[in-house]
Amino acid sequence: MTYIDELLDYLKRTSPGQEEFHQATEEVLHSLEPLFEKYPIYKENKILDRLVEPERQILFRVAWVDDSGEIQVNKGYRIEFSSTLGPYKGGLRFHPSVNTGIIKFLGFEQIFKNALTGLQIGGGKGGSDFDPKGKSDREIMKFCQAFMSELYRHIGATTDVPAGDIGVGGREIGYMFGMYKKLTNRYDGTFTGKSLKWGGSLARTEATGYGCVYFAKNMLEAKGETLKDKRCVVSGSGNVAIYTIEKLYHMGALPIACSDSAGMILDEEGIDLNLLKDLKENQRARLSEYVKYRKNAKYTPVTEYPKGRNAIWSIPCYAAFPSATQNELNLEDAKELLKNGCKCVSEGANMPSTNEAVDYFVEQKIAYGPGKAANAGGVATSQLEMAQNASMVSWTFEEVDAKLEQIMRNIFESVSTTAAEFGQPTNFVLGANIAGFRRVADAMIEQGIV
Ligand SMILES: NC(=O)C1=CN([C@@H]2O[C@H](COP(=O)(O)OP(=O)(O)OC[C@H]3O[C@@H](n4cnc5c(N)ncnc54)[C@H](OP(=O)(O)O)[C@@H]3O)[C@@H](O)[C@H]2O)C=CC1
Ligand SMILES: O=C(O)CCC(=O)C(=O)O
Repeated sequence: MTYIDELLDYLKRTSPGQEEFHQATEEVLHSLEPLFEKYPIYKENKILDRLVEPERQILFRVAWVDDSGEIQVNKGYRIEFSSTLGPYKGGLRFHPSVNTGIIKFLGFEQIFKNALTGLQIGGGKGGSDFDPKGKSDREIMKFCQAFMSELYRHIGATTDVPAGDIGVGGREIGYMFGMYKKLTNRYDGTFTGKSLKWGGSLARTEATGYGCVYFAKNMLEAKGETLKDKRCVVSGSGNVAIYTIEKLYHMGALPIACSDSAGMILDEEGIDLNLLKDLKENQRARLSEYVKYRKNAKYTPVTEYPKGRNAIWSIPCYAAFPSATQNELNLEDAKELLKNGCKCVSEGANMPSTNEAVDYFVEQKIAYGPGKAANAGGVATSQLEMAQNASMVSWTFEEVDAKLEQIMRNIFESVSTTAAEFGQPTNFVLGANIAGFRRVADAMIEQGIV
């Protein structure tokens, strides 16, 4: 057994039942093998043995009262993985599927993603199994306040800076920040993704989606290709998906499909972005409503998807942007995408492709941008929000967007140069994992055994 296999085996034995965490560690650790062969210093310093153990895991009870007066209890999590490069940084996810394995996979990925941005941010993630769907605004507020009544003591502008993720947007950040401020008597940059009215950064809302398209643009330019006039498919219809679609339009592409957890729409004339924003950002409606306004569009509910498949990946397209959730694209989906002419996959979501699908994309040498590189624009812009808060200035939308575009270009350069250095120039999974790992690992060596 190799050192890497032994470590993975150890993780499976000591953290049982955490499938998503095992999947993420398997992908990262295997692609680090060439680095470990060349530079024994990382094994000697047991960098990986240390990195796979979070520095701190906070699990807590969240008790709150719903509109009918009934007491509800949820689980709360904040997993502080690595502070080597800066304060723990990563979002909070509110979704009924949330468990330790999911928060650990997200926190683990966040270490390398944040390192790739070149900024001073460590890695962490948190959330709750609370389901925001169908809750009143008052219930959302009560839950956020109850969640914060414990979390406030573990976070701070220079220690741990949460943000949004699935189920957590501007509204939830507002309620959590309000409670944080009341409990701590501090007004600081402890959260990012704040409202523009009280400390948020322009372009943070757009950043993950925009960044993901910038990453695709960089990958395609390196092959002499562009997104102009190309059919694109985007899964999800939340924050990341909406602003991916917006940037695709800016680039002259044609986004024709998107989805939510209940189904997908196909609009051959191009998604009506204003309608989508109104449905999802204002009305908080289901995507099925879309076809009431766009008669030529087609809605397919998940109940009609072929078993074990995500039907959105069977739509012929040039580029695909998985932007909903983990493991939403499997090997069969990957094969069908490529069979239908897809040349580019840029991941807005975290770990949306199964490891088998990832291996297939890499083998086929398409322009494949793994989430930790392609969706790093969100967290990078969060750091820009922290920088503005700390220096009490506000940059214009154009300034932040220009910085974001430059950061995405730098990430692409670093990922592709590293992939070439290890003799696999089209393997951006290897490039992203090695480039991200090396930055954290070198800093860990300099900071000693802590
Ligand atoms: N927000 C950010 O800045 C960043 C987000 N990400 C990642 O991007 C992805 C999307 O996040 P974001 O857009 O912020 O979240 P949102 O909550 O805004 O939107 C999530 C979207 O994905 C769909 N979805 C969620 N869970 C599932 C599921 N189990 N099956 C099918 N569809 C699902 C939702 O549908 P429904 O409403 O029906 O549940 C919704 O359309 C996540 O993987 C997140 O970790 C990565 C980097 C930064
Ligand atoms: O903006 C942030 O701090 C975190 C974004 C996030 O959760 C992610 O990159 O997955």
